[in-house]
Amino acid sequence: MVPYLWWYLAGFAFIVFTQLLAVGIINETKNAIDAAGAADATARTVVPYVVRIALFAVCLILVRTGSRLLIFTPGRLIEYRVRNDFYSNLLLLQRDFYEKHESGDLVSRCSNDIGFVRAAYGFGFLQIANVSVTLSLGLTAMLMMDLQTTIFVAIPMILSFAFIQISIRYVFTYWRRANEQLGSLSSLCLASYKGISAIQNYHAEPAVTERFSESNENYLETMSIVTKVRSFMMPMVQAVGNLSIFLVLWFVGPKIVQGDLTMGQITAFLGYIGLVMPPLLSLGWMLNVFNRAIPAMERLQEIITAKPTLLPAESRYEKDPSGAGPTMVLENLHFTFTSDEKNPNPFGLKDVDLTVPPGKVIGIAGPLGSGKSVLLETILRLNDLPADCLYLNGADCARMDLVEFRDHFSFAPQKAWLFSTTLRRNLLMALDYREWERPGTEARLLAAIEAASFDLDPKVFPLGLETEVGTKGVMLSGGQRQRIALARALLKPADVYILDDVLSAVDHETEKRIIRNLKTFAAGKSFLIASHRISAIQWADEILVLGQGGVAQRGTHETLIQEPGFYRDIYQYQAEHPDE
Ligand SMILES: Nc1ncnc2c1ncn2[C@@H]1O[C@H](COP(=O)(O)OP(=O)(O)OP(=O)(O)O)[C@@H](O)[C@H]1O
Repeated sequence: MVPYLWWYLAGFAFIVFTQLLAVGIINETKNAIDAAGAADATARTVVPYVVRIALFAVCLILVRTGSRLLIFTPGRLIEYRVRNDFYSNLLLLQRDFYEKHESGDLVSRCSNDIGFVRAAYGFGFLQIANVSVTLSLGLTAMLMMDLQTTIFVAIPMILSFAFIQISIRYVFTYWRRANEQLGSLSSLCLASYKGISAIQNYHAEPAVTERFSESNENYLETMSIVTKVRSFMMPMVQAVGNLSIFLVLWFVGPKIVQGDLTMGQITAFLGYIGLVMPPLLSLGWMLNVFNRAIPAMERLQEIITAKPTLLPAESRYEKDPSGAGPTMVLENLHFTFTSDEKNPNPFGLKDVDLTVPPGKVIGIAGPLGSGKSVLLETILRLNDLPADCLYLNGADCARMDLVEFRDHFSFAPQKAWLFSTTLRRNLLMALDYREWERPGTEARLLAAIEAASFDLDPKVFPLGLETEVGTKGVMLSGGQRQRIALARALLKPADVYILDDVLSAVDHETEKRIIRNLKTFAAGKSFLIASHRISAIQWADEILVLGQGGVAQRGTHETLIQEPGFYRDIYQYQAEHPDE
């Protein structure tokens, strides 16, 4: 808020000016009425007052507009900053954070909560300034006219303020609950959107709708309580305004008869009540805005200040003087997912040893769920890699700077993820954005596509690389998606290429072609390739077969097919069923 102090101070000055003009109008009205009631009054007596009132009214429009602009603008600027901070920190956080926070909850924070914060910094501050200036000017003007009447007018206002405070505290608890419920509703919506084909395929609409209705009903119940309290609050505050008018007439009436107050003054009292009541009426709403903004800001701060769970970056990678790529060493690598009530017996891997000199190809095989992806993702620090387990040229990877560490690797995951944009933009992600427009980039994109054996046939893709792939790449086949993801991985300059079952959706001929291409396209680079298909890894220098939370077998294709075990069984099965 400090950077916007000048905006608020200027806005505050404009509000003071606005209310002075409003008080001026009331004052002129009072004087006009008293002057019109004087014995020597003529038809022209009130003209100067009316002209001044009109002038004040025009100035009021301009100054009030200025005050709103000055105070609403920092609200918008703060919203812009908070949204940027929120988003940029999200990009730094690691998988453990995303496993704890549902996407709907994050979306709700980024939309609803930021909206509440903007309202507080804009509308909220405008109302604080309005209420404080109006009350002090209005009350001073009333006091100067008559102390006793002012006290009688002020008592219901103070009572109403106390009433609003108590009600708001009650509403506050429900607002917090409502925000959380809205987050769950958004999560449910997003989950249904992502899994819409599964829902429709299994005709699960009634079950999903019931779950959604249940959550929606909880939200409705909470909001109904909020609505009831707010509905009661507003008429109560309005009643206070009417009570104040009643008290003015009750006390001022006899004073006019006694000659202590003039008709102009009674009009002025009513005018001041009219001036003070709207900000007072909005006081409840204003406090509401703050009460929503405080938990919202807490929820946003939680994300903005969340730190990635990383060890200090104190291990430095030293390049080999010969210019050769790094040697990667896994020493007793172990990793276990966090245990909690949802996952009391989490999967873990232990005792994985492996040395990958530059240019070596390592194959990883194993039954379903044996931990192939977990191993690769732990190496990539997508899981929480423990210290002293993985080294690059002797540098402890868990203690390396994460960005520097990831520069050594390129990863094509098992589930190819494409963004809803063009083929070109999906591929360019692999390169530093400063390279996107360089002259040689186009040729690099085409070479990577060719290495991944993606056929950019103009009959199928008349727009070439400008083809839009749709949400998550729905406009491509599974095999095409996989190959674009592979091309993207190959495009990234790296020392170690990690490919997680990326050839599962291609036929054997294409698989052979891609393997041939890999050998030439990334010659001298290391590869870690997990696959269900033996043909995709049999060319590897070493193959690890995972099982029972560790390495069950290891060797070359030639040695492994001699040993009884998973590898030989699956090899024989696949040799007998080449089309599966
Ligand atoms: N984020 C996670 N949290 C908890 N457990 C997980 C998580 N991801 C995977 N697992 C568990 O780890 C085990 C190994 O999964 P992984 O995906 O590595 O198997 P895989 O060998 O790659 O299997 P597949 O051949 O089917 O691809 C599974 O039992 C899975 O339930």
